[in-house]
Amino acid sequence: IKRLHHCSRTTSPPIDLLLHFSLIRALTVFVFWFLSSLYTSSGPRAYSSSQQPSSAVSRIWSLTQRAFRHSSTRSNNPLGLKFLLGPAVLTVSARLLFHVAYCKADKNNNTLVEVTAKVPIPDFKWHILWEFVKPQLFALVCAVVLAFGAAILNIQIPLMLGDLVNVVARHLRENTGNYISEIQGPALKLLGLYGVQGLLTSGYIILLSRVGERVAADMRKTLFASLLRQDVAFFDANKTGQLVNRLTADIQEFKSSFKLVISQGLRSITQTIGCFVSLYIISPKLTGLTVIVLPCLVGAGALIGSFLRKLSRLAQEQVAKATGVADEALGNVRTVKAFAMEERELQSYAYEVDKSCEMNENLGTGIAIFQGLSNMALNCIVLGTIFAGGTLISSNEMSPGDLMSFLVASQTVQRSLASISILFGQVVRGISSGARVFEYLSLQPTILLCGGGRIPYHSLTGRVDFLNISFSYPTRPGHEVLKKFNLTLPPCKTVAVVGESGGGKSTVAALLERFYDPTSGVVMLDGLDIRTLDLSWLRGQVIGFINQEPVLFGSSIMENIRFGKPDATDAEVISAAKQANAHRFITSFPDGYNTTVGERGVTLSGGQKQRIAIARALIKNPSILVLDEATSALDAESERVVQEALDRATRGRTVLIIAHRLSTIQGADLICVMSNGRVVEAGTHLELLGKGGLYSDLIRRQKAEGQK
Ligand SMILES: Nc1ncnc2c1ncn2[C@@H]1O[C@H](COP(=O)(O)OP(=O)(O)OP(=O)(O)O)[C@@H](O)[C@H]1O
Repeated sequence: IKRLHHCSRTTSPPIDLLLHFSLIRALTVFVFWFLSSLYTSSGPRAYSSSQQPSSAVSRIWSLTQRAFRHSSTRSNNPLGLKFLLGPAVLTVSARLLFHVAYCKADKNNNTLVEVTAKVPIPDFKWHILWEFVKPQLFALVCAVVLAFGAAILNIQIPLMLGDLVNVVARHLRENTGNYISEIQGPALKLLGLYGVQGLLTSGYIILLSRVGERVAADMRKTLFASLLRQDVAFFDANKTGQLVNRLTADIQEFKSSFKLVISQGLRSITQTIGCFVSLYIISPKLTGLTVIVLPCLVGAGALIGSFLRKLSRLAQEQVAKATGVADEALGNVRTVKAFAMEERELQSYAYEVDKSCEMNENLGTGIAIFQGLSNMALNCIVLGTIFAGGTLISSNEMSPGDLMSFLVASQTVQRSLASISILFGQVVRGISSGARVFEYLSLQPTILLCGGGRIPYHSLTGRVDFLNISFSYPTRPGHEVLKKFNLTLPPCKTVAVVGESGGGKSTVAALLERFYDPTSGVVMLDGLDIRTLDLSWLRGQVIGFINQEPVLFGSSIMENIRFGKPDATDAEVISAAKQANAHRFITSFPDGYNTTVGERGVTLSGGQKQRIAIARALIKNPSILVLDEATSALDAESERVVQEALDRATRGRTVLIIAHRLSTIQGADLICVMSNGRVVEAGTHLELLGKGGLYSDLIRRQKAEGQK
C-alpha cells in the first residue's frame, strides 16, 4: 500500500504483475509436478518396465480424477485441482482487495493525478498519429522486427523443451548411451536461443523507448504551438487546468500505451498465433478442442470489455471534474483565503474526489472480475488439455515430450492472452488520451496570426474606425454586447469611452486587438479592414495594450519589459522603464533589473506592476495605445505616479482609454458615452457637462460615491 500511495493511477499497478507471475508460476509448478509424478513415484520405472504409454495415460486419468475429487489426503496427489483453480480464485479476491485498498489510499491522500476528459471523448485521428510516427519510422520498424524476432524465438522454446524432455525420457526408458553427450546438443541449442532472445528483447526495448520519447516530445511541442495559436474565444471556453493536463498527463498516458502496445501487444499476439501453429503441429486434435472453446471466451470478453470502457470513460470524466475544482481553488488561492473559504473548497473537492473514487472502485471491481474470469477460463483450458492429452498418449498419438511442448506452448498462449487482457485497459486509456490530444492538434483557429498585409511604418497614421459593429461573445451567442456601434479614433488623439459597468467598453478594446472578430460591421485601421492585415504585426508593433490587472511572467524585470520587443537592447529596456516612471523603483531593488518578480508578478505592488506593464507596452513604440482601466485598481498615490507615466506615454499616439473613473479622462480630446451597446453621447468634457445628459449623471453619481 505504501508503494501504491506513490504510484500514479495512470500506470499499471505493480501488484498486477506479481499476481500474474504467481499464477504462471503456480501453473508451471503444477505441470512439472504432474510430469515428475509420472516418472518418479511409481514413475519412470513403471513406465519403462511396461514400455506402454497406456500406463502413463491411466496414471494421468487417475491423478486428474483424484484432483477433481479433491483427494488431497491420499497418496501422492497433494494439490490437484487446487493448483488450477486456486490461483484464479486468489487472483479475483486479491484484485478486489487491491482495488479497494488502492482507492482508499487514493481517497486518504488525495493523490489523484488522472488525465482530464471532456465529454464526449473525441475520435482518435490515425492520420495525425502517422505524422508523428513518420520521422521515427526506421527505429520503429527495427523495434517491431526485433520484438517480432523475440516472439518467434519464444515460440520455439516449448518445442525445444519438448525435444529435451524426449531425450531425458528416452534415456530413462532405455538407460543406454552417454546422457551428457545426448542432452548436450538440445540443451546448448536452448541456451543459445535464450541468449539471442534476451538480446533481441533488450534491443527492441531500447529502440521503442527512443521512439516513444521522441514522439511524445514532438506531440508536446506541436500541441503547445497549436494551443498558443487558438483564438481567445477558445480560452474563454476551456479551463487552463484541462489544457495543461492534455500537455502533460494525456501525452504521458498515450506514450505509455503506445510503447506497451508495440512491445507487449505485438509480442503477445505473435506468440499467441505462433504457439497456436505449434500446438496444431504437435496435436491438431487437441488444438481443435482449444479453438472451439476460445471464440466463446473472446465473445464474452468483448462484451464485458465494452461495458468496462463505458465505466472507464465516466470515471475519467469525474476525475477531470475533481481536478478542475482543485485547479480553480489553487489558481485563486488569495481570493479563497481572503474569504476564509478553505473549508468549503475542501468540501467541494472532497465531494468530487469521493465520487470519482467510487466510480474508480466500480471500474476496479469490473476489471478484477474480468481478469479473474479470464484467468479461470484459461486455467480450465490447461486442465482440459491434460484430460484430452492423456487420451492421445494412450492411443500412441503423442509422446510425453509432445505433451510437455503442448503444455508449455499453451502456457505461453495463456501468458500472452493474460498480458493482452492487461493491455486492454491500457489501450482504452491510451486511445482516449490520444484522441483528446489530437482533438486540439487538429483544431484550426478562426483568426489567423500570420498572413495579410502590413502598412509601412512611415505612412501609418493610426486612425481607427469602428463601423456598424454588432458583436456577441462566442460563449454567449444570444447576448448582443455591441449593437450597431460606431466610433472613430482620429490619429494622435485621445478618445475615452465611458459608460455603465458591463456596457461593452472593454469589448471595444478587445475587437481592436482582434481578440474576437465582430459578428457584423468592420474595424478599420487607416481605412483598411483589420481582418486583411497581418495580426502578429498589428498586435506586436502597432497596438500597445495596458489593462487593469497586468500579468507579469515569473522571470526578471528586464525579461518582462523585453517581452514587448524580444530584440530590444538593455538601453532600450531602461529607456522604456524611465518613460513608464519605473526606473527609480527598479534600481532601488538590490538586483535592479535582474530582480525576479515571482509568479504573475506577486512580489511587486499593484502600481509597480502597472508601470512595468506600461514599459512593456511602450518598448515596442506602438502607434496606438489602448488603456483599459489602467489605473482603476490603484490607490491615489500609485494612480498619480502611473497617470504621470501614462500622460507621457500617450503623447503623439492614437489613444483609446476605457475609463471607469471619470476624473482621469477629463483632458481627453473626445469622450464617448456608451449605453446599451452603442455610443449615445460624444464631445469634450465641458461640452458633455453642458448637455446635462448621461455623462453629467455619471459624474454626479461618482462624486456622490466619492463623498460617501
Ligand atoms: N469573455 C466573455 N465571454 C462572454 N461574455 C463576456 C465576456 N467578456 C465580457 N462579457 C460580457 O459582455 C458584456 C460587456 O462586457 P465588458 O467587459 O465589455 O463591459 P465593460 O463596459 O468593460 O464593463 P466594466 O466597466 O465593468 O469593466 C458583459 O455583459 C459581460 O458579461
